[in-house]
Amino acid sequence: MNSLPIIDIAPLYTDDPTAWQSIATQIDRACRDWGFFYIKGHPIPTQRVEAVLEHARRFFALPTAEKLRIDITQTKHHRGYGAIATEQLDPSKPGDLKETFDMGLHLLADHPDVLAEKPLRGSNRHPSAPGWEALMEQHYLDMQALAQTLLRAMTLALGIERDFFDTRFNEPASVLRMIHYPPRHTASSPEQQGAGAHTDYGCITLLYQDAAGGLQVHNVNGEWIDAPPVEGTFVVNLGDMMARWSNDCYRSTPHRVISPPGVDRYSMPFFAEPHPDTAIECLPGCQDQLHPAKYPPTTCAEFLLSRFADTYAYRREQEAG
Ligand SMILES: O=C(O)CCC(=O)C(=O)O
Ligand SMILES: [Fe+2]
Repeated sequence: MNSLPIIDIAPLYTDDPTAWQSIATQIDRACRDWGFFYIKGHPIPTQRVEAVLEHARRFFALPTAEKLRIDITQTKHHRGYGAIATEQLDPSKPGDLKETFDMGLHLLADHPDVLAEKPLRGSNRHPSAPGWEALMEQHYLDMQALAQTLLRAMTLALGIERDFFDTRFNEPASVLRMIHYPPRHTASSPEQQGAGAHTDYGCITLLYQDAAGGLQVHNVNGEWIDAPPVEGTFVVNLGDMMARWSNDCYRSTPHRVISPPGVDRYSMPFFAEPHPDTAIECLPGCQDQLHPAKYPPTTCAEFLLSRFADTYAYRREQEAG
């Protein structure tokens, strides 16, 4: 139990029901044992990831004042640049040694949710780099489609309608994030980590990591094991909303990033989250008399906002008005 499974999902891009069932079974096992696995055989080309990464490197190399033109702490809908230590994933440690760029579903000013000033809804705030916006908006849609393919496979194992997640991921709250981890020696103290130990908030996360390494994951005994970079793969992990939906049958597993010594690290998680109004409550097949629902029902937006308030000081201030 000391290395994460690698699942070839290419059969999910065929109409072969036996192959779908076989992949669904492998994913189900990995979700129950680990809450983490790698996927290969996905349709996102390496050149695409390289192009996005190149934009990330150039953006994070800009002067801080330039990046702060799209400061995430100046928005109510969580888009733009987060400077080093803006986020504190582990409350027992200093703010994280990383800087971030976040984008979501791009909604225009006349969208009903934006007119109603619903939280997390609004337009993206892109840097002005040529080619950035078109590439990132396309990448967001392609990552969303990949997440929904994996979710469709999970419906087979969970015994729920095939379109259960598809209907709930209409106009999703998903976030595509770029992260730059500066080298470890730039830490403000030995305690400062790239990303403090945490569980993800949402449904499923698809993570691209570059070759630097540094991601660690709890195994079933609560020991940290490395989740090293594997070329051509994404690391997939489940978040707390999926744990709630599945009554903890699917694990939302703690993980962290220890910034590697001497090198910069870049990663790109895609956090797949349903529509903000989606009810997050125990699935019928995941509870019975011996295993009643562990968590009270919530909604996607309510849950995400409470978790953002836990990890971002500016969010707490906004919530407090
Ligand atoms: O950068 C990584 O490898 C992991 C990042 C992560 O866990 C997160 O942003 O939630
Ligand atoms: Fe995470």
